[in-house]
Amino acid sequence: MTVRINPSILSADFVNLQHEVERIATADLVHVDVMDNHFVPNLTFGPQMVGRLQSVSPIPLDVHLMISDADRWAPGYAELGAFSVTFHAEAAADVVATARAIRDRGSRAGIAVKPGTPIEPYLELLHEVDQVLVMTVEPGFGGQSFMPETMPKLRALREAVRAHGLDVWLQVDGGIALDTIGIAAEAGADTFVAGSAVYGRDSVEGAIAELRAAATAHTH
Ligand SMILES: O=C(CO)[C@H](O)[C@H](O)COP(=O)(O)O
Repeated sequence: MTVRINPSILSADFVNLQHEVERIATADLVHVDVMDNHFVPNLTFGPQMVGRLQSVSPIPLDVHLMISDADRWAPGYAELGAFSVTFHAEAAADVVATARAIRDRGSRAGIAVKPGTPIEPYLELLHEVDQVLVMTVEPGFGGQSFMPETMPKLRALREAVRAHGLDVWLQVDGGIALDTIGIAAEAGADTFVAGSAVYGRDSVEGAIAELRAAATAHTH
């Protein structure tokens, strides 16, 4: 299984974002957290900033929308050319229609679930998406502790993906670091978002390499 490490720029220096994305060129994708101060109690940036990042980033953008009314806004991020656009299932009135709108515009479509949201209703929709993001903290802020109680959702997802022979990436986000990434890999994750565990280190390249090795050692 291919392991992907996606550093989250939520933990980067916001006044030097071009430099901050250039520093993580050895990663797979740059994870871009869009927050609206409504779906989550934090505010980051919107389409203008994502469009600019898209034009300067050495690696593709993995956009994570933590915004209300995802049906309305998600397709626009795909139109910007983002590699993937993930929206929260809790914030969408029609998950399938929104995923299709993202795919129709050429991006990979992802759905995300908060720690308290059951995954069962979405297991039968996996053919409609390219990736599923299991939040391993309450969305909104970096630097929180990994929630191991979310791991049964990954196991259920991995089992469903295997059973149906699908190529759906399983992503985790929140508290991913050297001491937790193996737990998530063991449970079935293949794509790992890490904010403070990358940008909190002096050597971001070293952090990416170590996280990749730790995840690979636990992937089966
Ligand atoms: O989506 C997020 C928060 O909602 C961030 O991507 C996540 O918290 C990354 O930060 P860290 O790795 O420090 O937990």
